[in-house]
Amino acid sequence: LNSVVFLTLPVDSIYDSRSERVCVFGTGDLGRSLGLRLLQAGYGVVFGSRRPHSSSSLLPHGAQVLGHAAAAQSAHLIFIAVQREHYDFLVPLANQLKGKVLVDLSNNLKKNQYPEANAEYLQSLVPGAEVVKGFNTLSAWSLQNGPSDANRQVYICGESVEAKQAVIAVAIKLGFSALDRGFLSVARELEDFPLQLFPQWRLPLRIAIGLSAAFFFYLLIRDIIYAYVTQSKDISFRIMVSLANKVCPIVSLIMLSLCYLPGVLASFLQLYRGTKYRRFPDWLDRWMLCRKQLGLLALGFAFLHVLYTLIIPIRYYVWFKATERTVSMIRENRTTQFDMTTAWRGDSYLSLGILGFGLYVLLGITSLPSVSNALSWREFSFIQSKLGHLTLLLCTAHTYLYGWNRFLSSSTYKWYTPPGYMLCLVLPSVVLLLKLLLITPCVDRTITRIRQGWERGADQRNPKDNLSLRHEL
Ligand SMILES: NC(=O)C1=CN([C@@H]2O[C@H](COP(=O)(O)OP(=O)(O)OC[C@H]3O[C@@H](n4cnc5c(N)ncnc54)[C@H](OP(=O)(O)O)[C@@H]3O)[C@@H](O)[C@H]2O)C=CC1
Ligand SMILES: [Cu+2]
Repeated sequence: LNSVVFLTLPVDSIYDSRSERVCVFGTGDLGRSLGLRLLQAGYGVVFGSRRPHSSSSLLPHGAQVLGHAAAAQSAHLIFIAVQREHYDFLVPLANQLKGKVLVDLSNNLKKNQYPEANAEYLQSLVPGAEVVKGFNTLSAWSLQNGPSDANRQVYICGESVEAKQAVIAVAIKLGFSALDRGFLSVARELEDFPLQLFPQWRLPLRIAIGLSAAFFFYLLIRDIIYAYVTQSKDISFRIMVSLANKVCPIVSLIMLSLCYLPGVLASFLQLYRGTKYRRFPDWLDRWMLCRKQLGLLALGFAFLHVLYTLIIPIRYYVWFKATERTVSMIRENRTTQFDMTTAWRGDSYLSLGILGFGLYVLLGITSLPSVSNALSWREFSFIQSKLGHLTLLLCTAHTYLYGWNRFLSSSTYKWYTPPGYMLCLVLPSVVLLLKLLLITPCVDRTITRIRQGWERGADQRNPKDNLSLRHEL
């Protein structure tokens, strides 16, 4: 009933009590969701539609629907929730849109679909209006979910500061935090944003898949095919758990080293150059930027390793072997002695693994934005750098001890698994050695001196200074 009354009243008398009126062009998915959210935030909403009289059944209760021209006149701020292909309907409205703020919400289906950004195109169609790009990274779905949804950041850009301020005010009232990204030339970047698929995860994922595949095939040939060819022994069932439980820790350890290697390399580079005011090479930059993802993937593999290890006692193969040994010992009337050294060795390597994994999880948790935001920079770098290298040390020691144990305890254990196992130890050892070098007193002094240089605010020390610095290193 209310909406009928609304529609029969003149526009101005309806929203007297409302703080502000906002117009939305387009009554599609996004237009409707945005309209609903605006109404909930206390705005008066006027939809502009091609068919104002036939589209009202799905529209949020309390909104008004008019033709485009009439709707444009009723508000200063107009959200354009219409696909870019149809923007030409705005050209005849140029007069009504003069001086208005037009918010371009559009996205494209692929990158570089059009020669210019949608927002720039809109501006060229309606030169008299102030175009602001924004809100396009939200989805109709998240808008309907209300302010409890996690995605609360919106990006905007545009030429006019006042226009942007008006849009930011609306964004804040809707419960978003708005980030002004600059002029309209940034629009293209904002339009590409929703098209990106985990951009920072791409390289780490490729590394993880590549390493897993390489080690899987290596171990497949060495452990299973080799045994089959030389001893005609079929142990192919080992693929499922034993092999996976070798691939996971190896990949995890290598990825954790790859996560800490660029930081160490960067430190050496800065020390060598004697300044931090020079750009890193591109490859190092890219590598540094995906450290978090490398670390999280490493954590994932470590987690799988833990699960695979925990299920060992319930495996049929293990149960069968143990029973077989017991039965044969009874038959032969044999007993064995408890070997204290073996017990110590086994427990030590397991314990190192558990401690390493515990710290690993801590690193993972503190990399979550909500947790890291609660930490000071010093706390964050203490955990991620100091405890991170400690994690690497514990996990490397765990792997060393494991290999040593196997080597000592098994007469059938051939020196053929170690190449893979050595490979996974080389990299962490190198990283740890370099890190050790970095925290030795001499290098530490140099770092302190460079830092003091930075703190003095200038890095225009004369070249001689740099030389002596290098000498000291
Ligand atoms: N859906 C989403 O989650 C998101 C969408 N966007 C962007 O928002 C825009 C709209 O998306 P969405 O709501 O999903 O699309 P819909 O197809 O659901 O709605 C588009 C609306 O545009 C209007 N329209 C269609 N053709 C014309 C035309 N020739 N002339 C004038 N108006 C027309 C129609 O409204 P009427 O019939 O009332 O005139 C229609 O309802 C797109 O540019 C999209 O990229 C951005 C972020 C998220
Ligand atoms: Cu392990």
